[in-house]
Amino acid sequence: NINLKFQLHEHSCALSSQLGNVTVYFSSDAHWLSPADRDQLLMELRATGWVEMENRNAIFKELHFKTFNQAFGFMSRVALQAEKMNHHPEWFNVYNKVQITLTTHDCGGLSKRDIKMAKFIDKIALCF
Ligand SMILES: C[C@H](O)[C@H](O)[C@H]1CNC2=NC(N)=NC(=O)C2=N1
Repeated sequence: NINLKFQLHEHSCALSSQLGNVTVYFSSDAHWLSPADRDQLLMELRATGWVEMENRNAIFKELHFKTFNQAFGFMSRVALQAEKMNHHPEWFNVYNKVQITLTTHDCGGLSKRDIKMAKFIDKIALCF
C-alpha cells in the first residue's frame, strides 16, 4: 500500500498522472473532479436543469427570463462573479433566453470551479 498526499498551491498547474493502473487525481479546484465527486455533484446539478453535453466534457443549462433587461441583468451579475473567480462561462443570449456552457479549458474537463459557478448561476437566477 502506498499512501500519497499532495499539497497544491492555488495557482499551481493542474496535472493528473497515470501510474501503472492507478490514476492519481489532484484536487486543485481547476482540475478534474474524481469520478465519485463528479457523479455526486452532477446529480445535484441535474436536479436544477443542468445537463451533461454529449459531444464535449461540459455542462449546459438554458434559462428564460421575462425580458431582455432581466436576462442581461442576470448576465451582468454572473460576469462580475466570473471575473472574481477567473472562470468565464461560454454563453449565448437572444432577447430573454440565455444558454450557458461551463467547462474548464485549463484542464479540458469539469472542475470544482464549474460546479461553483453553476451553483452561483442557479442562486442568482432566483433573483430575477
Ligand atoms: C489565463 C486564464 O487564467 C485562463 O484562461 C482562465 C480564464 N477563464 C476560464 N474560464 C473557464 N471557463 N475555463 C478556464 O479554464 C478558464 N481559464
